[in-house]
Amino acid sequence: MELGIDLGTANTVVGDVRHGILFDEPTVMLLQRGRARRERVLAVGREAADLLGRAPTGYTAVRPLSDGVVTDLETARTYLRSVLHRAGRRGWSLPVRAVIGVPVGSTALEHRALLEAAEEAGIRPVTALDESIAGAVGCGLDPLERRVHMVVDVGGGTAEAAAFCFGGVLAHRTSKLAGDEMTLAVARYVREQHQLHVGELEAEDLKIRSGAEADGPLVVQGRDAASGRPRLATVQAGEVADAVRPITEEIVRTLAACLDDLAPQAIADVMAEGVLVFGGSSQVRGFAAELERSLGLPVTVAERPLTCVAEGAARSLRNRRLLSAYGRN
Ligand SMILES: Nc1ncnc2c1ncn2[C@@H]1O[C@H](COP(=O)(O)OP(=O)(O)OP(=O)(O)O)[C@@H](O)[C@H]1O
Repeated sequence: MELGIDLGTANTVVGDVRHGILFDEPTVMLLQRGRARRERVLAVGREAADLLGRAPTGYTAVRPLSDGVVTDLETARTYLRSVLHRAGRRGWSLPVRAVIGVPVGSTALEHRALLEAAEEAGIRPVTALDESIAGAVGCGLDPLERRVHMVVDVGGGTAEAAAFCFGGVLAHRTSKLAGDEMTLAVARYVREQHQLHVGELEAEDLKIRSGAEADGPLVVQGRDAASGRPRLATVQAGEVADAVRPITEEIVRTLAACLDDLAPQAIADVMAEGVLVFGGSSQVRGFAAELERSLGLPVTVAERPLTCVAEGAARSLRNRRLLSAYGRN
């Protein structure tokens, strides 16, 4: 079985070339501490996310990644094992080999930790590939070409820009501000301007809905800041856009510095082709326009911004030249 895996801070996507996407769910698992401090996985993905903020005592909802990297090897291994199980590993032919996405700005230690967790979860051999490269492949670009391509990946925990060509990365920038901070900014805004406490999930939902509405009223539920009682508030989509704008601008400022490291000929290539953007937060209202304004280059949002990294990782498995040029072991 040959898999492409995008283990993101917010979402995990697993796919293969034959069947397409096999698993696409939030990167969360619900654990129950048993006897002798052993932990049991009760739920993974969407089922676990549904219990965020409402898990009974003794149960803990765990997010195995922080800012796109593994912080605890054992948690990551347990999580990956559960994901493989859910994605249908039982019915698969063994062994499972995979290409797994890593942030382009991750250190050797960080991507080694992820590879080790994957190997311990039963995936062998496993190769790490920059998410920027995997996403580009998933969108039909060829990173081995002599022409320079530039992509921007804006996820939940990190945002990255990378320019690459002919088997090598020419420049990259990473921002630790991304979708999660936009969600926090929305929650803060609603608390300050509407005197309503909203949970992380409500704030994220409001952020996502505001992108779909032209500029209409959106209803959000929370707890009144003064009385503590549940109540509803009506927030305009434009207000949400204003709340996330400072974060968006900061992300774009950090990523735009990637151009400083490129030679004029490389910039000419990017100018001719434009910058490709993917990752869930590329869909935030105004993000692509702000990026285009700041870079002074045309920007295109990927057709499948949430799954192109896993699709590209799966496709790269059979591309030996690509993996020997860009793969990290
Ligand atoms: N339609 C949408 N509009 C705005 N934001 C969205 C939308 N869909 C998803 N998001 C946001 O995108 C983020 C998740 O994106 P993605 O799945 O690409 O991240 P990830 O790969 O898990 O994270 P990272 O790359 O940082 O490790 C979340 O912050 C989510 O709120």
